[in-house]
Formats: sequence, C-alpha cells, structure tokens
Amino acid sequence: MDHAIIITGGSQRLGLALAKALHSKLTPVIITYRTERASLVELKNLGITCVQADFSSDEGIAAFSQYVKNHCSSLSAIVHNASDWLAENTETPPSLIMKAMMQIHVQTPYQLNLAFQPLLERFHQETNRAANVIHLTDYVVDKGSKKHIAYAASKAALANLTLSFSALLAPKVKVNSIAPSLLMFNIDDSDSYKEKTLKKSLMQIAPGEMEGVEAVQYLLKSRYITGHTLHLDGGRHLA
Ligand SMILES: NC(=O)C1=CN([C@@H]2O[C@H](COP(=O)(O)OP(=O)(O)OC[C@H]3O[C@@H](n4cnc5c(N)ncnc54)[C@H](OP(=O)(O)O)[C@@H]3O)[C@@H](O)[C@H]2O)C=CC1
Ligand SMILES: Nc1nc2c(c(=O)[nH]1)N=C([C@H](O)[C@@H](O)CO)CN2
Repeated sequence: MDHAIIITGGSQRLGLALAKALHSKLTPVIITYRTERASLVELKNLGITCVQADFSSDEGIAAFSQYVKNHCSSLSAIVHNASDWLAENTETPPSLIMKAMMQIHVQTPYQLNLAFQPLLERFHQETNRAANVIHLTDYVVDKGSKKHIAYAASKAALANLTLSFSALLAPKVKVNSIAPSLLMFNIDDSDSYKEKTLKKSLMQIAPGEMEGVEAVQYLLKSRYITGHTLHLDGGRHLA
C-alpha cells in the first residue's frame, strides 16, 4: 500500500471516527485493534485494513511494525490514538499501572515512529509534502491528575516525544500532539460524573468524536505546523 495512514486503536470511539473520515483510495487507512468488535465488519466493508495488535508487549509492537514494513511502501501519516485510561486502584500494584501506561503511551509511539521513519520519509520523497505523526495526549499533561497519576505522567512523556520527533524528522515529517480534555464520555459514566465534568470547562459540552477528527484533518492539511499541541479543552484552563 502507498501513502497509507495508520490509526492505532481504530475500532471504537475516536479511532473509529478517524478511520471512516480519513480512508480513501489515495490514502488507504490501516487500523489496529486489540479486541474483536462488530465495528470491524463495517470497516472491512469500507476497504479499511484491520490488523490485530496488542502493544502491551514489545513483541506485539514488533509484530505490527513488521506487518507494516511487509505491506506498505510509504506512509502519509500515523495517528497514535491507542490508549488505556487506567486509574490507580487497590487491586493493581502501582509498578504495573505505571508499566502499562508507559508501554502504550510511550514505548509504542517511540518504537513505531523510529521503525516507520523511512516509510514516512518516502512519502515526502514521492509527493514533496511532509508526512505526519500525531500523538493523542491529554489536557492533564499540563495539570497532572490525582486519580490517574501514571496515565498523566505517560501522556506527558508522549507530549515530550512530540518535541523530540518534530526536531528529528523535520522537514520531511511533521509531528504534533492533540490534547483533549473531554471529547466523549464512557458508557458507564454516571449522570453526576457527567454533570461535574461538564462544569470543568467554559464551554460545558462534550463535543464528540468529530471535534478530534477535525483537529486531525487540520494538522494533516497544514504544511507548516510542527512541534505543537492543539488543545481541545473548551477553555478549561480558564474555568
Ligand atoms: N475520550 C475522551 O474524552 C478523551 C480522550 N483522550 C485521548 O484521545 C484518544 C482517543 O480516546 P478514546 O477514543 O476515548 O480512546 P479509547 O479509550 O476508546 O481507546 C482507544 C483504543 O485503544 C486501544 N488500546 C488500548 N490499550 C491497547 C494496547 N495495549 N494495545 C493495543 N490497543 C490498545 C483499545 O483497543 P481495543 O478496544 O481493541 O481493546 C481502544 O479501542 C486516546 O489516546 C485518549 O487518551 C484524551 C482526553 C479525553
Ligand atoms: N484512553 C482514554 N483516555 C481518556 C478517556 C478515555 O475514555 N479513554 N477519557 C478521558 C475523559 O474524557 C476525561 O478527560 C474526562 O472525563 C480522558 N482520557
């Protein structure tokens, strides 16, 4: 596949919306998924390549990396969307929570960006346009989180990868972060939690997946933005 776009964690929520919005004949989308879901049928019917990948081990990262190298001649973009929102809890040792958070939010983007550098640079060689790397971080990078300590620290490390990789890969590849505070709730979020969370921002809405999709499309269309973070936070920093 030429000029493919990779979206990790593409079988639900933001990743699923991104896959459907970005897929085209000129830029075929490859999504990774860990869990079998009904959405995969719809994606495959659209011609989207769905690759099962569990990034909780370095072997899982390497296996996906090899798949891409075997099937792709160039990459126009990779969106590092896959993520676990783990809270500290009494059942899981802190060492394992931090290990899991750093594995999915830091090891995976770090190892895949280095592995795919030649494929991203080949896109630039073929089109004279910069390829793109996008890291999905989080508002808590700048504030921390007392209930998701390891999660926030790992997202902060991911935000730092944006700075390093944008300097390393320029001008052939642009690298940016998107930092939402709230895009969409989870199915098990209580009404009281939703009410409390909405009040944390000035806009007081959960904008939905398309807010994230449009931010990704803006970065993909830009020829100049690199090393930056788009904050999708509804003015929470001023609330
Ligand atoms: N939703 C929101 O309001 C906010 C989202 N964000 C960030 O935006 C991004 C998208 O959010 P959202 O759509 O809610 O994400 P999800 O919580 O739905 O996670 C996306 C996917 O990540 C995959 N994933 C998790 N761990 C692994 C792993 N070890 N290996 C492979 N895949 C894995 C899951 O795959 P599977 O389901 O197949 O197991 C899941 O479908 C995330 O990076 C998130 O941190 C930031 C702030 C707010
Ligand atoms: N991987 C995920 N990360 C985050 C999620 C999520 O559902 N999956 N959700 C949030 C929340 O929206 C939080 O920002 C406010 O409730 C944060 N990160």
